[in-house]
Parts: sequence; C-alpha cells; structure tokens
Amino acid sequence: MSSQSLHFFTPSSTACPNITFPKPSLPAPNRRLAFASSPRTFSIRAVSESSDPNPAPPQVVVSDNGAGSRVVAADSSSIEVDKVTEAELKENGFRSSRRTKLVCTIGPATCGSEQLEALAVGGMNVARINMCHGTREWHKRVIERVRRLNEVKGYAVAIMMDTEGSEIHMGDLGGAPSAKAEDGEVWTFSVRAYDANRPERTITVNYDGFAEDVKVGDELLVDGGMVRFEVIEKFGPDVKCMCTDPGLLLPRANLTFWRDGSLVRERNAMLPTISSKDWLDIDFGLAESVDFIAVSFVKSAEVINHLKSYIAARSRDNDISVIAKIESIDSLKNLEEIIQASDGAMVARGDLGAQIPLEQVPAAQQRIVQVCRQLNKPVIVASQLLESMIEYPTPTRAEVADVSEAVRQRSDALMLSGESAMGQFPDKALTVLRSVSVRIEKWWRDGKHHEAMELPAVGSSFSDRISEEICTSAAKMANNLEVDALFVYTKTGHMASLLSRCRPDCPIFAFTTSTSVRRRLNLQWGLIPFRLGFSDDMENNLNRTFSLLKARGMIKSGDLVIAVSDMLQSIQVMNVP
Ligand SMILES: Nc1ncnc2c1ncn2[C@@H]1O[C@H](COP(=O)(O)OP(=O)(O)O)[C@@H](O)[C@H]1O
Ligand SMILES: C=C(OP(=O)(O)O)C(=O)O
Ligand SMILES: [K+]
Ligand SMILES: [Mg+2]
Repeated sequence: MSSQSLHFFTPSSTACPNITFPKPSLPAPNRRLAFASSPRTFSIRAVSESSDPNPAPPQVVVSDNGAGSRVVAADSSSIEVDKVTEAELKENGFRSSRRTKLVCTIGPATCGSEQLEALAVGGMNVARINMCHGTREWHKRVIERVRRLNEVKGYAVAIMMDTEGSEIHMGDLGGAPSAKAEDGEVWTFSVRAYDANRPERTITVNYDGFAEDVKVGDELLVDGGMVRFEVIEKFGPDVKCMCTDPGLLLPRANLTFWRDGSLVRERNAMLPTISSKDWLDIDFGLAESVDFIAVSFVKSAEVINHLKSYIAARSRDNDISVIAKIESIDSLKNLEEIIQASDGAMVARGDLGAQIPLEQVPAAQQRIVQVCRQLNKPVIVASQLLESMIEYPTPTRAEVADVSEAVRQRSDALMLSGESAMGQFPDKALTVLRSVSVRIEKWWRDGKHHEAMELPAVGSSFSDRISEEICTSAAKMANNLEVDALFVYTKTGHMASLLSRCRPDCPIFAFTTSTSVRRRLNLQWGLIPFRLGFSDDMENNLNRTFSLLKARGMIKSGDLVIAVSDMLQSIQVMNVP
C-alpha cells in the first residue's frame, strides 16, 4: 500500500485525545493491554493472548460519548452499511452519491410497512413522527415497523420524534378530513368541549385563554394564512369570526392572531415550550429509543439544556440528539445560543411563516443554515418544499427552485411534511427531492463553487482544535487532490461532523462502532455511515476496511482515499491496494 501520512501529536500522553483507559476490571481474562509507544504516537490496543483453539472474537474497548466505556465486538468479518447506499455506490460510484439527507414525515399515507419500505428505497434517511397528530399507539407501531425494516431488510432509517409544543390549534373537526370555509361566512371558535353534537361552522380551540386573549378586529390566521378570519364578536367562551380568505380547514391546524399588523403575543406567549403532554411524549420517545427529538417552538437555550439533562439522566447511553425547531420570533432572537445548546436545528418554515412576515422567511432560512454550519450543527429545511405534490404528481417550477436553493445553501437535510404524511404522491415527492439534490450538488462541484465561508473554531480544548484543523486540511486536500473518498474512523461521530461541515467534493465514509451513532450520522450532509468494529491500530483498520469494502464491490484498487481518525490525530493519503 502506498501511503503518505501526516501525524499530529500532543505533548504528553494524558493530553492524548480519545484514548480510553479501561477500568481495571474490564479486560477479559485472556487478554492483556499492550501499550505501544513510539516517539511520535501513543496508542493502546487490546491484544488476545489466548491459546484457546476457538478463541472469542477479539474485543476492543471503546468509549461512547463519554458516558462510560463499554465493550464492542470487533467482528472482523462484518461491516454494516444500509442496502440503499450500497446499491447506489455500486451503480453510480462515489461522485454522484447524494450528499443532502432526506427526512419524511410519516402519516396515514405512509405508515404501512410496504409504504415505509418504498420510502426507505427512495432514499429516506430519517422518518419523522409528529406528536401533534395520531396516538402514541399509532406512533409506536410506525417505530416498530421502521425498526423491523432496518433489522430484516438492512435499511438504516433513523427516527425523529417531533413534539406538539404549546401551540394554539384547532380541534379534530369531529372526524371529518377537512371543512371548507367560504368568504363572508361566520364561524365560531370556542374553547367548549363538544361531544358528538358540535354545531355547524364551529371549531374547537385547544387553548383555554383564547377568548380572553383575542380582541374584536383581530385577524385570525389558520395554518399561517391558508385561511383567514376577522374576529367580529366575543360571547363568553365563543369567538365569532368572519371568513375573509376562504380555504380548507384541516384537523388540528395551527392558529395565530394578529393585531395592527403584528403577531399577538399575550398570555399565549407564556405557555411552556414543553407542555405536560410533551413530557409524556418525550418519555415515550426515550422508551422507544428514538434517535432525534425535535422540540417545537423553542424560545431559549434554557429549555434545550433542561431537556438534554433530562435525557442524560434517563437514557443510559445518552444517545438521543435534540433538534431545536426555529419557528418563532423568540427563537430567531436567541438563535445562536439555542443552536449552540442543541444538537441540530430545523428551519420550521410552516409556523415561522405565520409568526414573521412571509417575505422575511427566506432571509431567516439563510441565516439559520449559516449559523448551524458555523457552529457545526446539522440543519433541516422543512415545510412546503413540494406542497403542491400533496395533490399533484409534478411539482411547480417554484417548488423545484425552492428545493434547489436549500441544497445550494448546503443545508444538511430536506424534509417532507404533508407531502409524505397524507399526500397522494409520497414516493414521487421523495424522488423529486432526491433528483434535485443530486443535480444541484453536481452543478456545485462541477462549477467549483467552493464558498468562502469562514468556519470559526468550535472546540474549546487544544485537542479539539487539532481535530478541527485536521478535518479542514483533509477536506481541502481531498478537493485539491480530487480524491475519491474521505474515510473517518469516529467513535462519537464528532470527527465525522467536522468533515461534513467542510462540505468536501467527495463523499465521506464514516466508520463508527455504535449502531446509534451510525443512525444519527444519517442526518448529516455527505456522510455515508458504516458500523464497523475497529481498534486503535489505524494501519490494521484501513487494511481491514479496504478488504471488506472491496469484497462488497464498494471500492476498487487504485481509488484514492484520505483517512482521518479521532484515535490517532493524523491524515493519511493512499491508493486502495
Ligand atoms: N400521525 C398522523 N396522523 C394523521 N395525520 C397526520 C399525521 N402526521 C401528519 N399528518 C397529516 O399531515 C399533515 C402535515 O404534517 P405536519 O406538517 O407534520 O403537521 P402540521 O400540519 O400539523 O404542521 C398534517 O396537517 C396532518 O394532516
Ligand atoms: C415543521 C414544522 O412544525 P410542525 O409541522 O410540527 O408544525 C413547521 O412549522 O414548519
Ligand atoms: K410538531
Ligand atoms: Mg411548526
């Protein structure tokens, strides 16, 4: 193997990053720890010294996110990658593999196993369940189906649970799929609970303070303006409103009210970000080991910190990522600190467009995407990307332009909402996201549009700073040398995210020992996550990876690769033997 490498080493062994000193009781009796020390590098390996004719597979001690050590079998015969990626790499090669990740909201149109599988085959990286709708039992069944598809059929779809949040929304329309509001009609919005006998043109509202907070003359927006009413009379718990912009009312549609051109933020602004119902949903998400929890209507970093410590206290491996949904005025005001506290963010344009004037949404999107990139957090652009495809098999040109813009901004992921949850063409919508992403990414690479974005340092320790410099340099080398792929060996996924942040021209093969890290890497731009047991011996890791990937036809002799790892701070450039 022709290999050239560049090593970085820290002055003392204690400062050497990411080396786990196992607890004395950990190694199995037939193993001893070998401390291999050279003038330049320092590493610890677990070495089998058994004379047993049928020895147990060698094990390496890995640290998982700082949450204590555990032992992972380094089964040398296996490497796990999802079958969709494998097929895509084999058919189209590295260069044209998709870098932008795709999130699909699962609803009645896509909750069956066959429909879920069609989405997985179509490139769904993350399945989102929205706790605003459906029952916990319904969501549980969806999670089970996705997990089963992953296990049995070899997909690697991650699960995102999205909280309802304390938004004000309409009730269920008594089972009707929708109701039409016509111009000039008077409808009653009420906090009363009706049984079967809900009067005609009456809408229930989930927020008890509704009648007190609104005033005659206020404008009431359903779903951010899809239907508009004017408040004409208040009568106890009932608020009479006249329809000024007709349209379709959908069950549980979001409600906002505006006074003199501004969003009204009365007591409704004091509602908790995470309601009691949300906490129960979060417990459900923890019990089901979802991969991401998206928090609706985040106002400050405090709530994110609170949720993260709640998760840390309850989830053994602390392996659930918290995504802040940016969809309110306060979330824009406190954007940097919220994103800093979170593991990622969503540009939730649906509600955002109901809280700020629509013409301000594109600039907000651009800013959120940019701040996420700078702070090294994945970002999802969501809502109405292909809204017309809920009803039609082809998108509008404007929608294609919108998707292109999100890809051009180099957001990590795009999301489908109603298009996949209840639309008539979920698979076609996913195909549009996929093909537009691939096309725009190629245009970007071919045109050498590398942006001049300054990526500030994100780490605080010296060792973190070294990792960042390694990734920045490796990504730059990869572009200049036109390598075929970057390889990163990462235990927590952090080093992989640092490479992804650089948005290099080639795909990034991210090898990780943990299944849950692998699933979470699914949300990040350009990463192709593999699960692989590996050791601290990079030479050995590389040789094994090459032979495993070659055996599966995923790389070939002569391919040019740059490898980095968070165990040994080095950059290696080599041709696959
Ligand atoms: N679990 C579900 N059960 C029934 N309908 C759903 C479900 N999830 C989503 N939907 C439908 O898909 C639409 C779009 O989903 P989404 O954008 O996530 O929700 P919302 O419109 O409430 O913001 C919803 O308005 C709802 O009609
Ligand atoms: C994604 C969003 O949130 P939800 O669909 O839960 O309202 C949004 O508002 O854009
Ligand atoms: K939600
Ligand atoms: Mg929302």
